[in-house]
Amino acid sequence: MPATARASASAPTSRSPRPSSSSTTRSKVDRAPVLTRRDVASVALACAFARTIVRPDVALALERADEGAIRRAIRASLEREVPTSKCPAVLRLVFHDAGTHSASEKDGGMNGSVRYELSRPESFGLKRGLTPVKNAYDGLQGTAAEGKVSFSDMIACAGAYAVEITGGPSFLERVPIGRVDATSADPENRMPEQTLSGKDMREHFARSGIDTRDMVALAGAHTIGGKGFGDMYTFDNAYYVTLVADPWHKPNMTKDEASMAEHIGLPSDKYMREDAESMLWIKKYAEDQEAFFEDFVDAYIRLTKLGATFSTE
Ligand code: HEM
Repeated sequence: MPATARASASAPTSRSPRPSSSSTTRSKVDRAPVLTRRDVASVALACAFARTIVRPDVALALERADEGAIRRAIRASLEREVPTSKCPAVLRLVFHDAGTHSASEKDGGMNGSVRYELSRPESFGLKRGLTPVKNAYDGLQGTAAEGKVSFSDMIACAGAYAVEITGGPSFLERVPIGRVDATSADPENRMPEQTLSGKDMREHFARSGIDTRDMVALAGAHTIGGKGFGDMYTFDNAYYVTLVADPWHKPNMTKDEASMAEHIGLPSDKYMREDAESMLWIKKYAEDQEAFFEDFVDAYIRLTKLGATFSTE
């Protein structure tokens, strides 16, 4: 469905069809019977013995067995290296890696280049998120995932893990892997200024290939971190509930209340609520946390594919 159609005024009540399995449930990979290496070896041996030509099946079985082991190694390493206290910074890192994508220039995006962009002004505080991801990546050595997972894969997986352990949807096993890493920084000045108006922000995201619905769902990531949208380490829909409540314009506020409200959110969060098209989605997610979780997962997966080249392509 074209982006404009998805973002139309009636969109919040008419959701686009989703795959039959809920995005908050475990992936196919998890539910499928896990084949051990021995299973795969037996099949391969039997086929070779019978001189039967079944190589695609064997390859598929091998792939599945490998993927299960790779996914388990990723999760185990993230469990060791990413504490709840680092989750906001880890999730923010995903946006900074993917957000450099330009649909028209066909460059930038989710390629691990954020490692080479730490000295940029918009990258303040990102090292805090990068360190646990790097440790988790290094922790793959000696496991089934060694050499099979790129740094950008690990950033994408770490962000999903951060969402999961702060109480958000569980979808780590649905994050695609196989991205090819960049070896240098992406072009500069691609990240949005926090002073952009709601309309300018929509246009900015559209240039990266992200429509309004995805943009609003992704901005809900600000529910974690220190910007005053509910609990710092709880991934819920408090971001939207706060935007709808509009604490910045309450009548008869005392000076103290007004100055406290000033500390909630970034200018861009406040401007987003003033944009009618964004507000449709903000209201929907404020009323329906499950809808937010579903849309966040879909938008997140799209975000982590922006500009990415996969090694199987
Ligand atoms: C809409 C445009 C966005 C702008 C202008 C923006 C800007 C910022 C800025 C300036 C901060 C630092 C706030 C501070 O510590 O004072 C921040 C924090 C954060 N951003 Fe965004 N962001 C945007 C969208 C996103 C998206 C799409 C994601 C992820 C999907 C994201 C994830 C986060 C997270 C998790 C934090 C908290 C980090 C922490 O507390 O360490 N942001 N954002």
